[in-house]
Amino acid sequence: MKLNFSKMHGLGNDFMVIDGVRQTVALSHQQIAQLGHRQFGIGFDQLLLVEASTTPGIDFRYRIFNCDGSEVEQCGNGSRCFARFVVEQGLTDKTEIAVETAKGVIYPRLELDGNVTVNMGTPRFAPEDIPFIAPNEAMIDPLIVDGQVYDISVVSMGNPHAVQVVESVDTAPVALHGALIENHPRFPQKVNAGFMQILSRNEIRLRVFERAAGETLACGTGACAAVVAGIRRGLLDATVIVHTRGGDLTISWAGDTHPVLMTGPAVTVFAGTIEV
Ligand SMILES: N[C@@H](CCC[C@H](N)C(=O)O)C(=O)O
Repeated sequence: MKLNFSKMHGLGNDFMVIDGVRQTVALSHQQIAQLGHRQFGIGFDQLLLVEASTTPGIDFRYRIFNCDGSEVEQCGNGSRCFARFVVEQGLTDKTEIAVETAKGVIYPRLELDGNVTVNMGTPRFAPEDIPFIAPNEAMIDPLIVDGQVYDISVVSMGNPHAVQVVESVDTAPVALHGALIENHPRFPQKVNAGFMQILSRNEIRLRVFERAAGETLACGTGACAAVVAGIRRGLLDATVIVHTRGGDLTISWAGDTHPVLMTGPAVTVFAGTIEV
């Protein structure tokens, strides 16, 4: 099977993006993991598969796979690249798009300055929505990791996040504790582990150890989850600049059942064809 694809990134969180509207795409999880390999494949953090939608009022469906081949519910940086891809590929001329994911509909909008703003939907906190094994719905629930007690906030942005405030993201044990949190038995479907340093009420630094992908240069849903967690703890205002290792995102959340808005770039690096 010959597949045309684009290689894209959002702040260095990189993607292989495949048009499944004009091509027939049937990839096993093992094939995706091979394509994702940085030495033996194309190399990416996530693969995005764009498909047609049959739901009235919805423009597309897009599916997200981590580089180990596992399918996931949501991807923030990927949603911006998805929007850039469907316009660049001539699949739509709309600049406001409705796209269904495994966990609900999100709404990307291409801005005149080249950025993309995405309505990422409403965050959820109930343990069963994460999922997280917890005695109650408390926002902050201590987690024992490597003998240390961590005050984490659990947030679902469609996919699961555990966020903790650290003094400095430079010295936080992101690789070691990120992997332990990701695989902690209280997260039955594993989790993305965020380490947030608060600079002011409107500015944070963030590193995320992503489920099944390890630390990435940026994580869009991780940025949404961190800002939501900071707002709920009373530490942040409604609009926050998130500095990741790959660049900056702007995240806004008005609280309660309001959606989280994420603004940032989406870049095409190259296009290619591969025989799978
Ligand atoms: N990089 C993404 C998140 C991708 C999925 C994540 N690794 C998971 O398993 O939930 C983003 O920008 O949100």
